[in-house]
Amino acid sequence: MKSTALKRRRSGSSRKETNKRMKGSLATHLSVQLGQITFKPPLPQINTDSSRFQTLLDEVSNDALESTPSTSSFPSATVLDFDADVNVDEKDFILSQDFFCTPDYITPDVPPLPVTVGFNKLEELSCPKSPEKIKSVRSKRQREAALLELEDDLPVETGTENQAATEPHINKQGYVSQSAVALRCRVMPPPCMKNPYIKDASENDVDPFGDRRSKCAVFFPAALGGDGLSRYRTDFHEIEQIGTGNFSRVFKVLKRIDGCMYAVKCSTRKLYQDTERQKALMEVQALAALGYHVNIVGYNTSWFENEQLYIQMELCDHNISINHSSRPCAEGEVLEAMHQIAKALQFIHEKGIVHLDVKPENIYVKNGIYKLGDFGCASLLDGSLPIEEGDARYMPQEILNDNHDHLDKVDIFSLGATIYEIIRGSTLPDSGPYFQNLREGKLPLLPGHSMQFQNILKAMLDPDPVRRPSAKELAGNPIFNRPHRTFKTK
Ligand SMILES: Nc1ncnc2c1ncn2[C@@H]1O[C@H](COP(=O)(O)OP(=O)(O)OP(=O)(O)O)[C@@H](O)[C@H]1O
Ligand SMILES: [Mg+2]
Repeated sequence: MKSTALKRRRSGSSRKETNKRMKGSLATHLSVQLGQITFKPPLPQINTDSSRFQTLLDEVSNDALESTPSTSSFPSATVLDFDADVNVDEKDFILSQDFFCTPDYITPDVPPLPVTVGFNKLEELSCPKSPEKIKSVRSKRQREAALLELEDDLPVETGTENQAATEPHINKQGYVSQSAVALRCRVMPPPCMKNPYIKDASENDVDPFGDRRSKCAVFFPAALGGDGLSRYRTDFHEIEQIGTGNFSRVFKVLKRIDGCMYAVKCSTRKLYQDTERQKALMEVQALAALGYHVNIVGYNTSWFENEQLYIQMELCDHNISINHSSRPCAEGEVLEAMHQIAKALQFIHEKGIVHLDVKPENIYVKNGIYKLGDFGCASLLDGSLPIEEGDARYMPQEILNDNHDHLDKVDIFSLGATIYEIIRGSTLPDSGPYFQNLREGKLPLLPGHSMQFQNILKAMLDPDPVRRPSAKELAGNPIFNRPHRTFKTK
């Protein structure tokens, strides 16, 4: 553990040597004596490449120097010495807070308590008295020494050493300051675990620490939640962005604790108002209320962070918009998609919920299974919730006229329009004569396709919602007994 820690510190020397140097330094270097406090003298200059982490900490320290009056009324944090090997004199304190952050940034209002979670040994121990804070002299070198000590304490990249991320060592006085714990959590997210139950682990074979920038990603205050920690950064390792909608971005992520891949959808706009938040929440409330169905994207959890809504869900391969299809789809393929989404609609309509935004971008495919996603417009069939229709290209005339009598049939029309678009291989317009013709039931013939299939489409796109089949009727249509194939990707 220690050797790896030193490797990370990029110094060629061993820890013992460093300790020796430190002890030697204690004797030879200038100790800044201020009243009863002796600052640990700076370590000899170690040739380090500058990291963003260090730059950030420097900036924070500089801010602290500028903004904190020298006779601060804040209680001084006592030393946190994670390095049990270093024999530091009892009087050798580093006011870690002074070095790393402004006092009100992470200093608890109350005197620091012994850390209880995960540190049972500490429960009984009382806090030592903080030293009187005296006007302090701080230099860049002192900050550098402090940073080196912090680097020692950072969790390292191999299995057992990752324990360091959650178990700071106890200093001689048996006390771990909360600010140090908070700082540690903030600097390093927990490691990613491998999931042994996943057979094809190649997909998960990413090294989240390969890129040094990722180590510091959580330090950006803009990414933090109200408690100063980013749940997204702490719980997930972001792999890549996989989708963009009008209101959100969707990322493929690795969940650190279970080693599985998920999709996390994050709202792009900040939701400051309660009303905005409540509206955004309707999507997750609908998903949660629905529960599991194989043809509905699986919902895991959601949370607010940094005024944005995050939704963790099942990861799918891609949506079925024509951009994802290598060629015009065969009838059998679209029938398979239609059948599966009809079953999803039957499921949600039976629960009294309507989707109201069925379209190719909101139907995903995963291992040949089609899944209805994006419940951002979901509402109740009985009209007791506000109605916000989805993409106009797939909306029937009645909802555009604010007639909400047959909301379930809105979804049927949208599914018909979706299938029609996919089979033709070109996007539907959102206005104009072609748009209008479609809403009047004037459907051009689809050459090369069976009349049975075209009749079903015509019925789904009927201008009269009552004449459209229900989701149950659609799902039970004998046409789906034919063998189908699934979409091919590029
Ligand atoms: N669970 C998922 N797995 C894989 N890709 C997904 C997932 N969820 C969303 N995506 C991708 O992200 C895109 C945008 O997601 P989504 O439609 O939920 O966002 P939105 O902002 O609500 O969109 P809209 O503009 O339709 O309102 C989808 O079209 C899809 O390609
Ligand atoms: Mg969408």
